Amino acid sequence: MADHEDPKTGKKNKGTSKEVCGYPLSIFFIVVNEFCERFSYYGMRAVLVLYFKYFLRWDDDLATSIYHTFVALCYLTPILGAIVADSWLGKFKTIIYLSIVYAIGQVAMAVSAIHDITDTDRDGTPNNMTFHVVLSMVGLFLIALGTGGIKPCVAAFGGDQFGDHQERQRRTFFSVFYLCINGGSLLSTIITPILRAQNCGIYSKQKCYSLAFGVPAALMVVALVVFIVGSGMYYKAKPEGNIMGDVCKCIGFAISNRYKHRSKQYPSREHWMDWAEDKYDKLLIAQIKMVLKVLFLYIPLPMFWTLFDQKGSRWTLQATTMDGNFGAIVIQPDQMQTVNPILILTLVPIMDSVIYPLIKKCGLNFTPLKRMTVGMFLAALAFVCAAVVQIEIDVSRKHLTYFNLTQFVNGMNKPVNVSTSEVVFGQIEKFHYSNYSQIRNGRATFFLQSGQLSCAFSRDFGFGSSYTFFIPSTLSLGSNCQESITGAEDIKPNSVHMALQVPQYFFITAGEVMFSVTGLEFSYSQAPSNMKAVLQAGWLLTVAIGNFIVLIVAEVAKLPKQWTEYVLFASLLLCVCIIFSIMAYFYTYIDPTEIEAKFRRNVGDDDDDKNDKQRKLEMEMMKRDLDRSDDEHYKGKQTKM
Ligand SMILES: CC(C)C[C@H](N)C(=O)N1CCC[C@H]1C(=O)O
Repeated sequence: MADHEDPKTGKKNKGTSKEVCGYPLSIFFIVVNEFCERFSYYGMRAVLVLYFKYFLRWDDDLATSIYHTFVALCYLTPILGAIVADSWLGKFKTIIYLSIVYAIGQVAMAVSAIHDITDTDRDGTPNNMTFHVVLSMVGLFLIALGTGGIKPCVAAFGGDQFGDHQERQRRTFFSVFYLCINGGSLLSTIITPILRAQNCGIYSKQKCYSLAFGVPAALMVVALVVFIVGSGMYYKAKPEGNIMGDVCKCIGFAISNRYKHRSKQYPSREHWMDWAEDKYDKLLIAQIKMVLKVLFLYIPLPMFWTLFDQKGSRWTLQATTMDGNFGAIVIQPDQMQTVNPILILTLVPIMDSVIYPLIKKCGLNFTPLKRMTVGMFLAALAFVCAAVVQIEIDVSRKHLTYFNLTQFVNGMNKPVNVSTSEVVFGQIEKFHYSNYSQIRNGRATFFLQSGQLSCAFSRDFGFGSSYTFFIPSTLSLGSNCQESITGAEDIKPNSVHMALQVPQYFFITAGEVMFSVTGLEFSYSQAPSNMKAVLQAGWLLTVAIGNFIVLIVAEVAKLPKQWTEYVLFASLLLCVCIIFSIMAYFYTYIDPTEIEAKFRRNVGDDDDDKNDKQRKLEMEMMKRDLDRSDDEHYKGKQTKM
């Protein structure tokens, strides 16, 4: 689709011919692609640790380390995808090629989980585990390359579809984009565990990991097909050569030139990058300045993700010491995490259509960097809530367990076998007791069998409780076990309800909406045209670094009480939030298109034989435009925080 360029400003009005309600039609294919891709990614991730543990038979430590390494890799590879897209293939082709790599990876995972392939003795377990391990590792590597590689490109490619007259629509696009991420992830984290729980196989039936990986693989193929279908409608910005190579060389030259001219006899320059002017194009220098300014601002941001990522670890562990009985349904600790995408789906529209307009009506200029600061503050508040809940848990009980432990004492003069549908207590000799075994939360039915005697009884188990059941000596054929068997409560069930975690989930998600959705759009709007994907990758890098910080802090800061760790994290983020607000105060918003257009026009004027003095004057003005700006943000001009 042709884009129309304003000859005066150089601004592009892309895709103006096919619009629906002011939005380019191509956007539809991009958001559907994102929905399917996130379904694929989060669905596969939801069952990955269980696959390692129960299929590949790895221990907990190995399973956890490989899982986290994989997640970190998924947020490190965006930089590769972005470089390929911005410098070489362009975003469209990069998305296509890497999506194919991604889909192959997902298929490899699905195949690696078919136990029948190597189950030569047909006993239900694979006989050549090396085959399954190697194939799944290759699969995970391809997935990390694919998902990470396309992520910055899809977001930036979506942003590219809007003309400069569609800034409001572009902001809405980033919100819808985020909704799709969370809609896809929510659906898949509900569906794939159900698929995994099915039994499947050719020779013997096993838990169906191949189906749990196969459906995400199919969704990735759908994502690719949808993206290709939209092909004719996209605006495809052309890559401008090895831009990252040029950027590195230009920065290197600026540093070495500055060093060579360190003596006082040389007049200083306004910005250290200006030392590259002796050799490099002024437009490139201006673009590098834009990128560096934003990247500098990103330095404190990983701390937000450090707190955010603890939903899956610390907060889930906290939930294991709580009562998940919600009456009609019993929530498992790890299911509490789905509260995050559910809240995203409700909060994003509320923020966009109610809160932000209301703030604007009150005359407040709630700029992107202010939103991100408030988002960080809310995340810190979420951890204060987590600390309060933890204190409540600590005072309510001395023993903190997720599992219910149960033991039997056999008072009969003969051995008895006890089991549930999931746990076998085994044979308990006369006047002996069994070991404690773990029983699921909720209602459990026990089957007793001793010679001719066979009966069953059921009991409800609260989260974290422990019981000893007495089998009376009088138990005989025809006895009613439900009435005859008595139980003593060794440990009371968890009394602090999981619903108390909702406030902390609410604050972290409200923080995420303000921080992450805004950050995504900010990274796009402040990036020079030829480095949009690179800045998206820079943004995603903050997520990866945040993940690493969790691992480091958890190892280093071994605090005796969990609530003190929550307070420590809240305080750290609060400090970072203050630092960020100061940095943001000094940040001046720019309109990259306008700045680039000025430099480009200047090159054109060169050809018209403009006199040197006049040109120098204009260049000075442009340089000042970059470094000091005063107009309003989002009106194509520049503003402070
Ligand atoms: C953890 C949730 C399922 C997803 C989360 N709310 C989210 O949207 N993201 C977490 C990291 C960035 C972003 C994503 O792109 O997945």
